[in-house]
Amino acid sequence: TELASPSTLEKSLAELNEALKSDFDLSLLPELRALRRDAHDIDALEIVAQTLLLEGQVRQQYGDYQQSLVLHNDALQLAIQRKDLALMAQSRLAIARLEMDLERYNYAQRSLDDVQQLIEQLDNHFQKTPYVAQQLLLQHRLWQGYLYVLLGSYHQAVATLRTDGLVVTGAPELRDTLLLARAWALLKLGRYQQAQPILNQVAQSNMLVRNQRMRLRFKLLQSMVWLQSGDFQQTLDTAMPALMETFATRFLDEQAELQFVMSNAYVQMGDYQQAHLYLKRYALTKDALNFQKRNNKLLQLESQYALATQKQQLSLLEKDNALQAQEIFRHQQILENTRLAQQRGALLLILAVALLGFLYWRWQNKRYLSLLEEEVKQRTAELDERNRQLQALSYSDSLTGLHNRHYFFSEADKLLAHTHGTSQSTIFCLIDIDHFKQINDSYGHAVGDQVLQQFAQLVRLQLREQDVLIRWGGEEFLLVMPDTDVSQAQPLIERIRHVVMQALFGSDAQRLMCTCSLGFAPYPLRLSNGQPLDWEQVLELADNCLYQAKHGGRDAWVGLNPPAQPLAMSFEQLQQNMEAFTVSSTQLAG
Ligand SMILES: Nc1nc2c(ncn2[C@@H]2O[C@H](COP(=O)(O)OP(=O)(O)OP(=O)(O)O)[C@@H](O)[C@H]2O)c(=O)[nH]1
Repeated sequence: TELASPSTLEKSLAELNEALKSDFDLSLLPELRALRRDAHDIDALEIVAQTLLLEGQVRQQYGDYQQSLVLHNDALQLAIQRKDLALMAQSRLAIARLEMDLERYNYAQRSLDDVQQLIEQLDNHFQKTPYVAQQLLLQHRLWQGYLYVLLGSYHQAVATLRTDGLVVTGAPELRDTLLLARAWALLKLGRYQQAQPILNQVAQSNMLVRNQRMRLRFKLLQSMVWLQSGDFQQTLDTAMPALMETFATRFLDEQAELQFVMSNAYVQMGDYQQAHLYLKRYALTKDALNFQKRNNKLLQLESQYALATQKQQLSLLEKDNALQAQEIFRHQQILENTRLAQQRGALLLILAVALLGFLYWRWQNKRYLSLLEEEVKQRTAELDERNRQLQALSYSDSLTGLHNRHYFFSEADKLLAHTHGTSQSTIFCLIDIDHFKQINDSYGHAVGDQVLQQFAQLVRLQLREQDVLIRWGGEEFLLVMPDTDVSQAQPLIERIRHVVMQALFGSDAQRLMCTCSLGFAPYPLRLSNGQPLDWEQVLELADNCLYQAKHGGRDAWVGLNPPAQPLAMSFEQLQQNMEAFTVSSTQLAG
């Protein structure tokens, strides 16, 4: 199907509007709906809204208030959506009229107040749409005045229902409706003389031919004028055909009013029977009307209830949407948080791995270090042991197994330490094998070695535990006897000399004998200057003694036996006068 153009739609809307002004004919509804569909198709929302309002008006005329309210509300929503002030005012006006029919005057007033405000806002746009604004103003006056009449404020109604200052030529139906309402208000005040010229003015208009309701209202008002002016026959003559016309129509209001007017006329004429009859009919019509309105009120309430529920559902949906949006947002946040947590976790993991790596590296290092240390310790211990062994080796004589000269030099201080501060002395005794050269020369060097070994072994057997025998060099030995004075030393030394002299050396194949000479001196030894001699000097004195023993014929011992008091002489003087202080084996033997 072809789409209609806005201009053709506008045209058909105007035609329909015109037709409806004459008569609110239900047969026009299909056309209205078709127009609305076409307007929808080309998005002509203004026209859509207008068709809604028109259909609402038709339905209102036929008492379908419920549907009418829905349609008017739809038009209002469209107007709000489009921010179309004029359309909003129009919708509100339609709703106000509906509320008046339903006798909900408070609501009607509120709607009219809204319209008033909308028109004030529209004021700024008057230049643009003066006609629309004028029409709205006119309608507002009309329905505000109408409401005053309904509320019984007839003076206010008269003051409101004016056309002055407004251009009304383009809207004859509005003007006539307003004039009829004004006449009605005047008649309510009993001012039929003022009402009559207005009715005369309306009678000129062709609206009365076209619009049945207006025609009926006009006749009703005219009969009221007659009634008030006292022309009762004229009243009946005007009202009766009008009443006939109302039967089988929807205009119960006018019907009831006409019946009431006629009843009054009959009263005035004294025909109480007729008066009673019409009053009864009036009451019945009113009842029917009330019943109809009550029904509609119920329906309206229901529709309002339905609207409210719909709104509630909408707001619930909106809330639901908001909740859903919140939920989505929350989900996004959770996702975001999870992502951050994952990143953090990964970072922590990397750090942990790095830390573990570092710790492992350090642990390995430490382990390696401690292994090294252990190894070093072990090596050091080994070295110490080796050193000890080397030292031991260097301190011992390989031939005899005795300590050697080095040992004495390094250990002398230790060996002599305990003599300090005690009265006990240490004896230094040098032992030399006699004519050892001859042994070497006669029996060979190997036998000489053997003799040296056997000699050392033999002398050691004569010693006490504390005595130390040292191979001093060649065939010479040093015997150190701690805690021993000269008198205690003499028998020991003598025994050594004696044992050696009697012993057999060499091997079974080659037996030989030898002797030895010994010289000794005690340590410490004080001279007159009080200063004790050091051990090297004492050893020298012992050597001097040995020399004497050799010189005296060998196989003998000579010992220095100093007096208890320090000797009043120097070391050199002592060396030269040794004989004066010595004891010897020859002396004892002699
Ligand atoms: N077989 C051997 N001979 C040694 C050793 N050490 C030194 N001698 C020898 O010992 C001899 C010492 O001789 P001398 O110093 O003249 O003294 P002696 O022959 O014992 O005579 P007097 O000491 O005066 O009684 C030298 O011939 C050295 O060669 C050694 O370890 N083994």
